Amino acid sequence: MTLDLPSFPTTQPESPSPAAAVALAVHHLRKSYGRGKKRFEAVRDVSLTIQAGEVLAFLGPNGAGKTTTIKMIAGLIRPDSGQVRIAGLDPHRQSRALKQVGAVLEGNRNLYWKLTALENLDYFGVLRGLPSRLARQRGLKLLEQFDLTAKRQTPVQKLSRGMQQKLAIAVALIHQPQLLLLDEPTLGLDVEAGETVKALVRQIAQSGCAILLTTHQLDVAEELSDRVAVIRQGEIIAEKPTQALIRQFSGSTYRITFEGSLSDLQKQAIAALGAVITAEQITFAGEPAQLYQLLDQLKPLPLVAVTKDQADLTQVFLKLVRGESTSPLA
Ligand SMILES: Nc1ncnc2c1ncn2[C@@H]1O[C@H](COP(=O)(O)OP(=O)(O)OP(=O)(O)O)[C@@H](O)[C@H]1O
Repeated sequence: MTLDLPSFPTTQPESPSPAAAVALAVHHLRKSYGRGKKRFEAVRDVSLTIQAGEVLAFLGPNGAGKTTTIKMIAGLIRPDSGQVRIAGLDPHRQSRALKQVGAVLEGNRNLYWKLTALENLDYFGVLRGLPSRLARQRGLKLLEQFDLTAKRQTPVQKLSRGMQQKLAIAVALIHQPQLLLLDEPTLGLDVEAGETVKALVRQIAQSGCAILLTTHQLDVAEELSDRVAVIRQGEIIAEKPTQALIRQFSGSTYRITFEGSLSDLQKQAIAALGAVITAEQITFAGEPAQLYQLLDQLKPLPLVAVTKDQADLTQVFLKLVRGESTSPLA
């Protein structure tokens, strides 16, 4: 399925500049709950930016401050200090800023369960300030793009969970926001529905919308995000392009798997390069240039695989939140 979403405007209403494509800019946000001895600093110093068309995975353990940050971005709670700018506008002072935000938070609770799919789109379109004809037009288009046309007259409570999730995202896009806040978009979905929702998220980003993705499903975050920001105890402890962060935590050990047996001469030559030989596998942590010498020594035995130790986002995340350094994986 290709998603022909309208392209999202990427200009910044108040400051056309090199930062024109910045959909979200958050500077030094702080928020405490409670007073006196019960005062608790949930968000200590959070700065983030998301460009148009970019997916930022905002990750952190339970209680790290993600929801508090997102609520400040969405204008739902006021920061103690710091700034939020959505397409250049302050959601706490300029209500127009909120027209640039779509949100699917806490599952699919942004839907009315007794209304049909189309009625939900109509209702939220009008609520977002669209004339009813335009809301209907966009609603029908979104249903088509999200493969829900056949279910347009079905009440939400009779849709499958995957369909409800797709509809929740469609509803959040009815007013064509520049920023989409997505919380756990694939949680509880079966493999196929999860793949469909992931494909939709990618297409929404490709159409120019910036996406702030929060999830504890780190494989989904790894697949979908361009960049990752990790929050721990209210502070951002890492913010980097996803693949660069994974590379930073990856090792430099190669594993070479082959078929057959090595001659004594081959074993000697390979051991001389500093490699460790076990049955049908060689582990090599030397210079990449020497890897080719080693592969030469293996001729003519068939190679099965040459792999480099590679971290995944789950390993990176665990190292970061446990406060371990950026050293390669053991
Ligand atoms: N209304 C509130 N009053 C007091 N403390 C709060 C309130 N909301 C959140 N907190 C506290 O602030 C901290 C951050 O909570 P927050 O919900 O932002 O974390 P989170 O990263 O979204 O966690 P999770 O992944 O579990 O949803 C937690 O210690 C939480 O108990």
